[in-house]
Amino acid sequence: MKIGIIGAGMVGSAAAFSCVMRGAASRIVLVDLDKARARAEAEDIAHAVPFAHAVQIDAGEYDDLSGAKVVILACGVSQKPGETRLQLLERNATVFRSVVGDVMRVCPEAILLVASNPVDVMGQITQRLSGLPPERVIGSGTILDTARFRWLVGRHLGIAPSSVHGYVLGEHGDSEVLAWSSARVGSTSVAGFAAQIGSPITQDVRAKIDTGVRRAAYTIIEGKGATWYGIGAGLSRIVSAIASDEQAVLTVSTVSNVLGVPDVACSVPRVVGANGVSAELLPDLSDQETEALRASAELLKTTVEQVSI
Ligand SMILES: NC(=O)C1=CN([C@@H]2O[C@H](COP(=O)(O)OP(=O)(O)OC[C@H]3O[C@@H](n4cnc5c(N)ncnc54)[C@H](O)[C@@H]3O)[C@@H](O)[C@H]2O)C=CC1
Ligand SMILES: CC(=O)C(=O)O
Repeated sequence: MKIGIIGAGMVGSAAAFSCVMRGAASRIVLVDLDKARARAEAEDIAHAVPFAHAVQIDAGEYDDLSGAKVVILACGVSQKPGETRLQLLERNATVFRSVVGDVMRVCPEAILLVASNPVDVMGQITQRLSGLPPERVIGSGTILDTARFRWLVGRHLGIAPSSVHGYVLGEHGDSEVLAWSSARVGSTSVAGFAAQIGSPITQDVRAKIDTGVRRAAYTIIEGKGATWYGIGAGLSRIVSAIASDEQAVLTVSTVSNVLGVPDVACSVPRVVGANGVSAELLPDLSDQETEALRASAELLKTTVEQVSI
């Protein structure tokens, strides 16, 4: 499967590298305003191909995206230390107003996979600009936050993160909701298993994991300027679900009605395959989690309504 990546910065190139290591695509085209950067990233990543999968990766122009089944949008600006994702909105909306039209001109059949922040709002803007049906415009949403949640819970319990089944819902950002009440390890509740092994999820443990998920980006940006490996792996996970028509359940962001908030992009677990998103599976939530998810959806709705497209 051929994919395009617009924005060959840290996130775009990490996504390309992860697609090569996973074998999620057979052909990758990197497009960036900074052509020298795109060429250098493509060549550097190509040198990993002999150790991984037979993927053809090149830098190119928009016309080279022809035939791409997925186009990842990872262009624009990222957060400076202390900046929130929502503060990037105006600058990245300006970038997307020019980029989305160029992508649609060349590959109107593609699924658009949005990574640029604030990713939920950028996904909804992309859906409006492209005119594609909501199921074909996917924001990476809380796929990364869900991974962070599973990693931290798994570490507390001494269990592989892949055996922790729990989701982060709502905004990929400060108002996100950790769905503790439905989190499972194997088929046992996280709280029940934690008590059973003598490592209970106390208020303190819960608060530390919540902060570890919600504040991860701020902490990493403070230390190294940006985050890229986690989201690169998350993007390649979504590409792979599309490539193999997997019908995988992933927390991604598409425009829908969430808990009565109409026409809003935020994350709930969704089924992802060759045609994009085919279904939603809202987990059982406590009253407090339900209210927090509704508030997160309302915040995103209010934010997107302020953007003129
Ligand atoms: N969804 C998520 O979970 C995550 C999202 N991000 C977001 O991803 C975005 C990219 O982050 P980084 O790669 O770290 O930034 P970066 O600054 O390293 O890369 C951005 C690239 O976009 C290019 N670009 C800018 N305008 C363009 C245009 N009009 N056409 C083509 N290319 C253009 C730049 O030349 C640059 O190479 C940011 O908005 C960041 O906040 C970052 C981490 C996680
Ligand atoms: C930067 C960002 O959105 C993240 O690492 O979660």
